[in-house]
Amino acid sequence: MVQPISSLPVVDFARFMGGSSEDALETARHLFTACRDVGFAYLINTGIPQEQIDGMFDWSAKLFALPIETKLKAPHPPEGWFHRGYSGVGREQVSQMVFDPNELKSIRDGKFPDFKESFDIGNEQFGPLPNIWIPEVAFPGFKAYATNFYNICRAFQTSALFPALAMGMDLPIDFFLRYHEDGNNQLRLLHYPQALTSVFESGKKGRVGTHTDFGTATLLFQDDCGGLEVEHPSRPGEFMHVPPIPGTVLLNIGDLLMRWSNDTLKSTLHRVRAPPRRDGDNGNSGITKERYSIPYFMCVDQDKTVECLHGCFGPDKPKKYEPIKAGDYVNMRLDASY
Ligand SMILES: O=C(O)CCC(=O)C(=O)O
Ligand SMILES: [Fe+2]
Repeated sequence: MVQPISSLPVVDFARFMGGSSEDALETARHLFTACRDVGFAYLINTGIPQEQIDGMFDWSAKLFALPIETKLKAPHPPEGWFHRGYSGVGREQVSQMVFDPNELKSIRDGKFPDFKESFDIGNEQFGPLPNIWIPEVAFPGFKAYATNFYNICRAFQTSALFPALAMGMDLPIDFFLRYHEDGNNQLRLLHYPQALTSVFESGKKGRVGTHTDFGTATLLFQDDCGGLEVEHPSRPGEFMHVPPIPGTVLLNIGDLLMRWSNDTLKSTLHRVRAPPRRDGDNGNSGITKERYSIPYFMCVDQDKTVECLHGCFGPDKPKKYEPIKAGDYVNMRLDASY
């Protein structure tokens, strides 16, 4: 069942970055409660310039409109953990917590893959996982724009988002920064081609199947199509439409941070399907328009070990998880989705 509208919290970063110290603390606490109670929030006044977001969507549209031969000049490697370059429609099937190879194979054989194409970009400065670009002559200007946009997202992460989260949890302000020094994050351009609405209803085709994200947290930019659905915080199995709201960026918590926080912060199930019908739309057109979205996945440095955060355990809340090296955890999840 899907509810008509979302009631996600809205966190205003103007009050964190430009307000008094009381404003900053109040915003930080609000961010923390949103991450604890819902695991998803709309962020406003992030300082990420709207023109840059619009520009990245324009580049994304140009990229996916290129001939397939050009897109395949930057092919995503076969290894699931090597998240760089172009993946064509049907390449990836997001699965939820399934690691057994036989079980994965049966999911892949039995179900239609996600109906989308994507292009993954990492930190240009992160040596171990180099970017895979379409040659400059074939797509001039893209690399420079995307690299700059990546850096803009990272600047918000390090100068505002992570300090606010740390403050909201009574951790040292630079706490999360110390675990994200490599900047081994991933910017993903996504394109969901138009599709018959009936295929969503019959469940034959998904845009992105129900899943949680693996890492620390994700920023998500969406175009005006709609279709994102998030599990209701207190009614498991019920999903809410999370419509795009101009001027906002979505934030959601990932599995590693949920584990790190002893399940205090919530990594919430979400998926992408056909957008809700608009008033006056009787559904006769039968076609769901194409959609573009841009998630930016933030990940802990591969070699750092995370163990239960201070403040997230105590006599009535024992530690549930062993410490784990971030690289081991995330690679296990990525290998399961290709
Ligand atoms: O396209 C979207 O809005 C969501 C994508 C998503 O959840 C993901 O890539 O993890
Ligand atoms: Fe996701």
